[in-house]
Amino acid sequence: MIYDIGVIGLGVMGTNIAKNMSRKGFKVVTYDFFDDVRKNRMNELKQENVDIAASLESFVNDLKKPKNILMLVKAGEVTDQTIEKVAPLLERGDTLIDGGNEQYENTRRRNIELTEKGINYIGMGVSGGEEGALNGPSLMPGGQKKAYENVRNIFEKIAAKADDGKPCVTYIGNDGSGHYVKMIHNGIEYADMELIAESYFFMKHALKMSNDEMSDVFSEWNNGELNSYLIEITAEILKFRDEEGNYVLDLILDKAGQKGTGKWTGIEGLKLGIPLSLITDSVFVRCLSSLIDERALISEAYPSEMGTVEADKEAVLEDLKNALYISKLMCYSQGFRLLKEASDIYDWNLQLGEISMIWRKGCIIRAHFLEKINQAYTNDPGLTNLILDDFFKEIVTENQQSLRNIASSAIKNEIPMPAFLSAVSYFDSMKQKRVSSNMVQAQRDYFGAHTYERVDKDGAFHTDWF
Ligand SMILES: NC(=O)C1=CN([C@@H]2O[C@H](COP(=O)(O)OP(=O)(O)OC[C@H]3O[C@@H](n4cnc5c(N)ncnc54)[C@H](OP(=O)(O)O)[C@@H]3O)[C@@H](O)[C@H]2O)C=CC1
Ligand SMILES: O=C(CO)[C@H](O)[C@H](O)COP(=O)(O)O
Repeated sequence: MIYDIGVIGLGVMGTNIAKNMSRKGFKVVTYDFFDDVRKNRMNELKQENVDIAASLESFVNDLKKPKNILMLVKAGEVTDQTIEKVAPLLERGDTLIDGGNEQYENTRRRNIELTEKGINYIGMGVSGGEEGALNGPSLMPGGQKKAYENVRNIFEKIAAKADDGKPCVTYIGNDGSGHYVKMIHNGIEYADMELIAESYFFMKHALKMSNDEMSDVFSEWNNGELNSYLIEITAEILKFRDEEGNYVLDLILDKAGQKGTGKWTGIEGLKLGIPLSLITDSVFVRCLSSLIDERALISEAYPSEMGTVEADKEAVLEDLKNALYISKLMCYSQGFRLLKEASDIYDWNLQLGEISMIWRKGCIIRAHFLEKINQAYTNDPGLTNLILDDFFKEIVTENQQSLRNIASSAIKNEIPMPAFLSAVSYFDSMKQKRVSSNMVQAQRDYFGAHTYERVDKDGAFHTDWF
């Protein structure tokens, strides 16, 4: 048999994407370096008309030319080791595709190394987890465009479809751009999740709401402008009970894990000098959550007095909903601002509107709201910051008081809501023509003769302060 595509790595993602491809009518062969994994997956994949090759050589030999291989293995060293084994078996014009959550610098490096051998290299962000991989993920491929054209049909068929029927995949740009876009997707995912978690915490402590009441509120929010996968699953999680009738959420240790993509996004914001406070704060909250013993000590030293908000509950919930909406917008405005900067610096020509469109379905941050982001970039493809768009400007203007109400209530009642506070600080700073940094410049010049620029004339100036 001659196969349309090969998939290496029979973990959850590789197995499910292979099944998805087969269900869409493609002939798929798979391979895993571990004998026991190939054996364990045999029956499951056979039922789906997916073959497992007995050796790496036969896996590669039986592929249609030019050969296309999708790797879904652990990012980093394992991907390098996989390339080392597979690349010698490929010919000029063949394409290796990495679907893992890889750092874009690694993808750029591999793209250069393999291009020298005549092999194309596509770094493709894949989102949607196990279920998305099977039924339709959002795909973010970057690399040689001509190589993408060879696999475009396969990826358009397996990708999630938005309500207008469009597949949630588009060619992103050169070298590491696909993995970069996935990294930003995950950074936004971190902040989106954190804002929802803080909303839950506020309802639980400031409003003393039960899990079922909170679940109902999130379900209701999911019917409006906040409609999104993350809000939907939050409503489900809140009311979910185990066999003994306990709420599972209440039994989960408050220690958040992380695999690195949020941290990479924060580092990239620092590298390019773009404020990404909501995303970095969300990464730091995960770090802080892991300091369980230290938090226990500090909570004994400073007993917590989280207060209850006595105002009209419905009005407070309305404020919370509005505050969540504009904080989410601040988070997206930061993420897209970084994409814009990276597009210029790395010469990727990223189509920000199209990127928002492929996140409408299939991925973790899928949301109704993304259509509005596309509209903003359609109206003005050079838009500097999303909050300058007319539609979003109206939302921010209308809802900013709600954000201030929730942020001050959080501070007054000792309820930790760092992402919400970050949103209000970002907004208040960005809307000042003049911020406090003239003082920082004066201090730098005072102690280190670092010089400063002036508001009234060009040049670098130094004052003899002593
Ligand atoms: N799970 C998710 O929701 C998502 C995951 N991703 C990314 O997709 C990629 C695959 O993820 P996923 O399927 O969840 O991961 P798994 O851990 O389930 O599978 C990873 C694959 O890598 C292989 N592997 C691990 N260590 C080695 C090694 N030392 N040598 C050779 N092969 C090795 C595994 O083989 P074996 O089975 O033998 O251990 C498996 O085939 C990752 O980069 C992940 O970040 C992207 C989007 C979502
Ligand atoms: O890529 C994903 C979804 O888009 C993964 O679910 C991601 O790995 C989750 O990241 P983390 O474990 O750091 O929360």
